[in-house]
Parts: sequence; C-alpha cells; structure tokens
Amino acid sequence: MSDHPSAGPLRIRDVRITPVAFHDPPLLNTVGVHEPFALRAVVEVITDEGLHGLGETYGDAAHVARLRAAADLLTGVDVWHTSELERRVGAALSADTSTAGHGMSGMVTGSSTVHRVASPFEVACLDIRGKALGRPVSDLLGGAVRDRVEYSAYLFYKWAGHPGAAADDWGPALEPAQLVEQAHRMIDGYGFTAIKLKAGVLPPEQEIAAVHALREAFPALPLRIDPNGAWSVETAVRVGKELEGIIEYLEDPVTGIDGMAAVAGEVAMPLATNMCVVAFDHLRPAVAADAVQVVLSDHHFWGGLDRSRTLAAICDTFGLGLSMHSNSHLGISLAAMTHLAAATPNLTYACDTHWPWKRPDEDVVTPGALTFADGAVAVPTAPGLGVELDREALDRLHEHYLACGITERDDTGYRRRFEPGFDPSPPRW
Ligand SMILES: O=C([O-])[C@@H](O)[C@@H](O)[C@H](O)[C@@H](O)C(=O)[O-]
Ligand SMILES: [Mg+2]
Repeated sequence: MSDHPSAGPLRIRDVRITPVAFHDPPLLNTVGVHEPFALRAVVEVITDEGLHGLGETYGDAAHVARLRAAADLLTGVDVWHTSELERRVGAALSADTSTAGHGMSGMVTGSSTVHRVASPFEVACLDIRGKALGRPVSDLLGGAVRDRVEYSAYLFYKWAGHPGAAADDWGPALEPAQLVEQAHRMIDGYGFTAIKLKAGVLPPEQEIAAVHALREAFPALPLRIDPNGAWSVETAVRVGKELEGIIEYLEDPVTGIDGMAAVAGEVAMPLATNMCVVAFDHLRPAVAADAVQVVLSDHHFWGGLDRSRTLAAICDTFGLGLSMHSNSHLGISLAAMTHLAAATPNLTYACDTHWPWKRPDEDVVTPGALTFADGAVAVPTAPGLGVELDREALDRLHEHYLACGITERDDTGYRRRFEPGFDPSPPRW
C-alpha cells in the first residue's frame, strides 16, 4: 500500500441533490418560449475523507428523481472508478423506460438516459480527484492546450418581458435592429468574438435579414444560425444558399440524419448538430451519410467530461469539426465546460453559452473564479473544478425552485398559454 495520501480509494459516503431555479427572460425558440425560471440540479458528492465534489445538470422533476435513484446506489464507489459509477447508474435506471423530463423541452430527445444521469456524478468525482491531487480537472483530462476558452454571443429573439410583468432590461428583440443592439450589448459586456443566433422563430426571410444585419454590424465576426430543425429540406437548402460565405456553420436546419444529409449535399457551409447526433450510436450512420460536419458536444448528455473527450477523438478520426452546445446553466457547468474545452485540442469553435442571460447575482458558486475577458473564460488553475459552492445562494435558489411552481421545462406549454394555437411541429417552414 502506498503512503501517498491520494493513492488509495476515495469512496463515496454521501450524495446530495438540490434542485434550484433562477430567473430566465422570455427567450424564443422554435418550440416555444423560456419560462420565468430555468431549472437546474446541483449534485454534491462527499467521500469518506470529507472531500467534496460538485456537478450540475437539468432540474426537471423526472430527471431529479433519476438522479436520486442513482445516488442511492453510489455509496462505496471509488471516485476513480467511472465504469463502476456508470454500471450502478445503469442498474438504478434499469426499470425506467420513460422518456419524460429530459430538461431540453423536446429539442434533444435521443440522448442516453444513463449518460445523462451519470454525467454530473462523473464531474463531481473529477472535482474530488483534482482536489485530492491538488490539480485542476483539465489536467485529469489530458492537460489544457489553451489557457482561455472562447464562448460565443448567443442571441435570441425575445419578448420585451414575461407576459403580465414589466419589460426586462434586455427589452424586445423581434426585428434585425433589435438583435444588432442585443449583440452590441453582449459584445460590449463580454468581448465575444463569435455570434450565434437562435433561429426557427420567425419566417426564414426575416431571419436571413437578421443575419445580414449582423454581418453588416460585425463584419469580422464568425456568425452561426440555429433553427433547431424548424425548416424543410427545401427551405434549408434555400437559406443555406442565401447565407453562403456569411455563416461559419448552419446548425440543425432540419431534423434527422437523413434530412441533414439531403441538405449537406446541396449547401456549401458545414452543417452542425446537437439534435441528430446526441449519442454514440448516432455517429456511425451520421458519418456514413455525411450528414453533419460539426458535432456540438455537451457533457451533460454525452456522459460527462471523459466521454466527451472520447467523442472528440471520434470526431477527429472522422474529420468532423467539434463545437459545444449549451442550455441555461450556472457556474458549476461553466467551470466543467471550460475545463473540457481547454483539454480538447480539436474543439476549435467558440463554445455556446447561455451565461449572459442569467442575472449576475444568481449563481450557486462564489463569484470570482469564472470571469469573461475578450469573450473567453480563463481556465481555472485551482484544484478540481476550481469553483466553490455558495451555500447561502444554493439555499436561495432552492427556495426559488420550491416557490416558482415549475417542475419541468416546457417552452411549448408556456407559449400556448398566450397563443393557444401555437404548433411547434417541424417543419414549421
Ligand atoms: O435555450 C434554448 O432555447 C435553446 O434552444 C436550447 O434549448 C437548445 O438546446 C440549444 O441552445 C441549441 O443549440 O439547440
Ligand atoms: Mg443547437
């Protein structure tokens, strides 16, 4: 037996799962609109030695129930044994055939439930391993190849405020000029050097006009547009041809591998996805059909940070580009995304983040560890993820969760409260 303090097993003694909610503006997407609160779950893993690790994931009730079922089986697992962790998560979910509560409002439906549930535990175990060794998580993932990770300005069409409430300080964004103003505010505040527009909200001609307005206002910045599968193949090809030479990639113009392959054969720019390739068994048919040229990884549904590096290696092998997807999230996720991106050599696009849409005073980590400069977050160098839980803030955001009355992300249901006939079925155009 080695006398190195971190050489022995570090066994899980306790797991805590705390659902939280934080304010979210009325951001529009093709399936509906964001509700007044976004949900997340904070996962804390504690070892026999009292080492403490953090993970963050979706906060939908069905997902939280799965996390709790998995947590009950994790006692005694060594935080170095990811395979055993996954095996136990699989065992906890073996009778669960439901597809409810995935946290993505119907936009990502085919990901692996075991990977989605295992992910925050794996991140928390990596946080613990890093703390035990005194090394940042990026070192456990092969080492940082960059000391800052670039993120993109993630623009959304939006209502002025939630119905029945005052306008928020972002104001409305339904016209190209308002999106340009939104982009200016984000870029002035964060220094972003790439822009993504969440599309699939207005008829394609209006969204094309918005992209042209952004190109004119920001001639040097890479642009992307993501309608979340809202278009037919015909519409997607038309938009793709219109935007040739203007966008760096076209994200999920249509649903499904076959539809993406049909579009990819007709347009010049790469097609990217976080909808039709969301699990390892989608890679083979997507590569065979040359359906996508860029995969947007997301450790929350690809099974954690280590599996996301496997995804990166597969993308590298098959000559696919790699970018990173995001949903509304807090600081634990931003830290994990930043370590992963830092340690992934072929992740060469600016990553997505919803970060600017969050109120600055609403987070579960103590301020200071993650800051944006010139559109990038410096990779934390402190042991583990490099962020600390702010317990008072965790309690406050848990109170929001209990009071807000939202238990499942439902962008479509929320939009239908104000537009009863709203139909998100693709293709919308
Ligand atoms: O937050 C949103 O409305 C986004 O549409 C999100 O849910 C998507 O998953 C995502 O950002 C995407 O790139 O598809
Ligand atoms: Mg997307």
